[in-house]
Amino acid sequence: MSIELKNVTFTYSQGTAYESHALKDINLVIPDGQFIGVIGHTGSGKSTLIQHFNALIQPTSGQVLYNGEDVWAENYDRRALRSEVGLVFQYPEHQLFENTVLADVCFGPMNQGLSKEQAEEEAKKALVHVGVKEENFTKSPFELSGGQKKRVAIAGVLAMNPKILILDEPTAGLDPQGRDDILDQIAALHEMRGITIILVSHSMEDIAKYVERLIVMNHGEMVFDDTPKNVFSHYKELEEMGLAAPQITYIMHALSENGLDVDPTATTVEEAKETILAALKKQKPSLLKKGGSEA
Ligand SMILES: Nc1ncnc2c1ncn2[C@@H]1O[C@H](COP(=O)(O)OP(=O)(O)OP(=O)(O)O)[C@@H](O)[C@H]1O
Repeated sequence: MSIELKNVTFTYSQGTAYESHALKDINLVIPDGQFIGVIGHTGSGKSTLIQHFNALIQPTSGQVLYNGEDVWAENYDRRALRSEVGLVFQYPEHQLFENTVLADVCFGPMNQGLSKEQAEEEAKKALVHVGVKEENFTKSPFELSGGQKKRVAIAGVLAMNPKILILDEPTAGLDPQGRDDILDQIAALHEMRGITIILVSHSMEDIAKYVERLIVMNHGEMVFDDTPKNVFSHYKELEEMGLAAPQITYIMHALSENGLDVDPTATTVEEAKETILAALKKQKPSLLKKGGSEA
């Protein structure tokens, strides 16, 4: 289930005084099963980009191919595509509308033609996957906390069994615990169902923890498309774009520049701890507690 963008350009309000060049000559291929992050400062083109992935907007020029087929060809079934490429918008909880959680999540699969029983089965599976407790299935979505509402909204897309799940800032407005919970569940989904996940995020820490590939947008251009480690090694360029690498990157570079033999590309707390302890053990063992062997 690959998505390919070839020389994609998108301009809002073309030919008017309000013209805005949101995407400029984007080329990329998204193969099966990757966990991809998309990052960029506000207005850099992230939302416009992801709406091309499920044919919600048509490029001004260039092509969007799904499994090699041009999704904007005259007879292409874009409705079918949209049920394979699920998109969860920012603040998805604003899209909840049914009387009960279960009915809300059933809406998508029933629209796909499933019977009520089949739809309920898919909906329940999806709700369990995102960590909504059964006792909440019959409640009104509006009785739930912000984090629970987001989970219900994500389940609504998941219940349609998408091959590709795109999430635009799914954790915006949540506390750190709620954020970690939802992202852990999304990572587990990626493992269990093997689906492609595309995560738009403002948090470099989240990106470092979860994704294997990172796309960086700046003024409508794709400036990096690489592993997070490789992208973060360009932290000075990221700063020029109004972004920053994870804080750990700065600490590791400072330690390395000051003579500690650490891996400066460590991007998560675990990696950093490991490389710092190993370096201390080698270079300054007297600083470590006797018998301390975590490194
Ligand atoms: N409906 C629209 N009409 C005109 N211009 C738009 C429209 N939507 C977005 N733009 C402009 O297109 C550019 C890219 O916007 P986009 O929403 O894709 O960025 P973004 O990176 O997702 O931003 P954010 O992080 O704030 O969501 C911006 O300059 C924005 O002002």
